[in-house]
Amino acid sequence: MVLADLGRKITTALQSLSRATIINEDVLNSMLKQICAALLEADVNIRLVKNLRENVRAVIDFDEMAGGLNKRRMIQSAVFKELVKLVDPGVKPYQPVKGKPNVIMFVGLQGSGKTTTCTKLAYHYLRKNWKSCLVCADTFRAGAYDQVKQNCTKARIPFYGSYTEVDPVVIATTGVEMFKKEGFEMIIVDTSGRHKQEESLFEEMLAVANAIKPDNIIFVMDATIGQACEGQARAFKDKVDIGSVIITKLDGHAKGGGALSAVAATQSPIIFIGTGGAHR
Ligand SMILES: Nc1nc2c(ncn2[C@@H]2O[C@H](COP(=O)(O)OP(=O)(O)OP(=O)(O)O)[C@@H](O)[C@H]2O)c(=O)[nH]1
Repeated sequence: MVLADLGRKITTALQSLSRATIINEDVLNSMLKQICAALLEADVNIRLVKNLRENVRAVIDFDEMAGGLNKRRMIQSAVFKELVKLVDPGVKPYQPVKGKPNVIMFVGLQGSGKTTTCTKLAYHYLRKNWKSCLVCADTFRAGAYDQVKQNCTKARIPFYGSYTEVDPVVIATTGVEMFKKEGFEMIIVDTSGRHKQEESLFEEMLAVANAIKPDNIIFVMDATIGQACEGQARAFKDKVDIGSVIITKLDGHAKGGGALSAVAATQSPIIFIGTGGAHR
């Protein structure tokens, strides 16, 4: 998995500090080179990698450092701070509140893993004894409702959808209202996959959001498209108020790091990562 690989490489680079007898510019530069190479290999945006290197270099000044200072610890903590910055947009994610309806709307590109992730999230809360359910407002992809039905039946999650209604606003509103009346706490609304060039589908997404007024909109992002996601992430954020991000398909692909730059672009916190199909 890309994150495990990246983690291993960063750990190895940091360990080079412990192996060195003297910590000097050369050791720092070689360590930073290794870390930057690992990040670039994982498809992290080159601008972010450059910032990381410059920021670490800016706080470590060997001439200024007193002899007794623990240089290893200072370098490690500077690197750690910069790595955290890569994934921390500085915004707190929406915290669902038990005992009240929390309406969560999923949006994203076609095939990014929305339906699969909706089910996983509903199941996550179900296991914590929340009343959770799913509304299928994906009227675009044939078979989407069947997929929701199948997933939910397997996981024993109540669901709502329609084979005949073609307006996602109607389905979403009806489903959300019904589940609210029934006292559901986690009401997850799956929507059609869409692309920023598809203007009418983007308008439709806004119409669904305006109708159900979700407490949180989750942007589901497929890690395999890497940095290409940045433009899309920005377009989604411009249209609706995205509160959090879930990055899927982080299993077995080298480009997961590109997803990080997309998150930086949307300034939304990553709340989960997907590492497998429906059963994981
Ligand atoms: N390997 C892997 N596959 C995943 C993950 N999440 C979803 N998938 C697979 O990705 C494919 C698409 O997932 P869906 O959940 O149908 O995607 P979607 O966003 O609802 O698709 P549309 O409704 O067409 O936009 C399916 O084959 C899923 O099993 C993940 O984290 N890892």
